[in-house]
Amino acid sequence: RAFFKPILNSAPPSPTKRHTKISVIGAGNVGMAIAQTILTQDLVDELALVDAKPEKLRGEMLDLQHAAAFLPRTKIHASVDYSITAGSDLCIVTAGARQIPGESRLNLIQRNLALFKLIIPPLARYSPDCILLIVSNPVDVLTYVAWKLSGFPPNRVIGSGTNLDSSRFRFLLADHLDVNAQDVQASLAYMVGEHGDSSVALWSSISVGGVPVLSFLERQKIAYEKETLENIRKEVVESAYEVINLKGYTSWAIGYSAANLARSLLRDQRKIHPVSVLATGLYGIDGGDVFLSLPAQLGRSGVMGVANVELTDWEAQQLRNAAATILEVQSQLEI
Ligand SMILES: NC(=O)c1ccc[n+]([C@@H]2O[C@H](COP(=O)([O-])OP(=O)(O)OC[C@H]3O[C@@H](n4cnc5c(N)ncnc54)[C@H](O)[C@@H]3O)[C@@H](O)[C@H]2O)c1
Ligand SMILES: O=C1N[C@](c2ccsc2)(c2cccc(Nc3ccc(F)cc3)n2)CC(O)=C1Sc1ccccc1Cl
Repeated sequence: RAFFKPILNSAPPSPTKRHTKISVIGAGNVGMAIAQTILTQDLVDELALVDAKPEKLRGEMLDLQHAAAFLPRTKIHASVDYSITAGSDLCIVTAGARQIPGESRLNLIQRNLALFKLIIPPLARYSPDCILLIVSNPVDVLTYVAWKLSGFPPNRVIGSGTNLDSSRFRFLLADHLDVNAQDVQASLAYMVGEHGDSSVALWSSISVGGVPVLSFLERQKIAYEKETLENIRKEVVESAYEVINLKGYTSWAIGYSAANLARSLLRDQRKIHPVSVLATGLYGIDGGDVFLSLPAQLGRSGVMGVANVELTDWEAQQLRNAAATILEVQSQLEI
């Protein structure tokens, strides 16, 4: 207070708005892209970074702190000690082992399960009321693992799921239909199911400017066949591999998509996002606890509910097939 003098008869400060805190676990390509986007969008009062590599972690923290003059005021700190995450409203987990070329999916999951056994329990202990947002891959299985290890209710354990798939899908669809992605964005262009190679495009739910996409294509005399729509879906997968082949990792799109989820959660936006949620009991998915992406309403309490979208029989069957595949993998895990 040495630098400021109170004005005459000034009233005591009113109670400030609730302090919000996000912790990002994993200060790699994805974690730092998410951190940077959260800072530029002024989403929180405090940002904590955790990683297993202390020097890399300190370097990333200092580099972000040095941008303070250009950013909204946010407390940025970092540690290898999970106590730094205490009192978080949201913990975003991007830590994970990278898939070794040729490595089996199950082996990668086993390695990431071992990491999650070190990461999730301290997060839950230091922030027992937080929301967990899992980004690490394979995200659907690791979201289930985080749910089991944390002991949290399922509405507070969310996977980024097909949120990134859907944003790529909307970009490609807008490009193909020669419309602005925001128009497609405003409509319900979702991909659902298992994140990655086998996500399902909900064509029946897509409209552009309020017009169902299938009749939009007919009106625009854009010749389309089933395979044209499937080709756009395949482009979502191919674009992920193209980015990896060109730059070796992906960061900006997942950074913006995860920060967009953080905004909906912490600002209680009650917006609908395709994210990985406990899907058991929906669309005939049974046989065990499984997380899959569905259009879910997100607010301050986490998942508020799943949108009751009409699925074609084929779409619902794809979801059940994905659930069966994931349950088979989960049956081999010792959590
Ligand atoms: N869900 C999606 O749409 C999506 C998109 C892109 C990437 N990803 C996934 O995000 C994950 C991270 O990708 P990346 O490119 O940032 O990888 P990266 O290797 O750059 O970063 C991972 C970080 O995790 C850290 N780490 C490892 N073990 C840790 C532990 N026990 N505690 C704390 N930190 C630990 C590493 O030190 C590293 O800095 C990968 O699993 C990737 O597949 C998911
Ligand atoms: O944009 C990405 N990049 C990754 C990536 C980032 C750093 S190294 C690999 C990617 C890119 C391409 C393939 C792929 N496959 C994969 C599958 C299961 C895993 F456990 C890990 C990776 N992963 C991780 C990932 O999930 C994505 S989104 C993505 C991936 C495949 C198909 C469609 C989409 Cl929308």
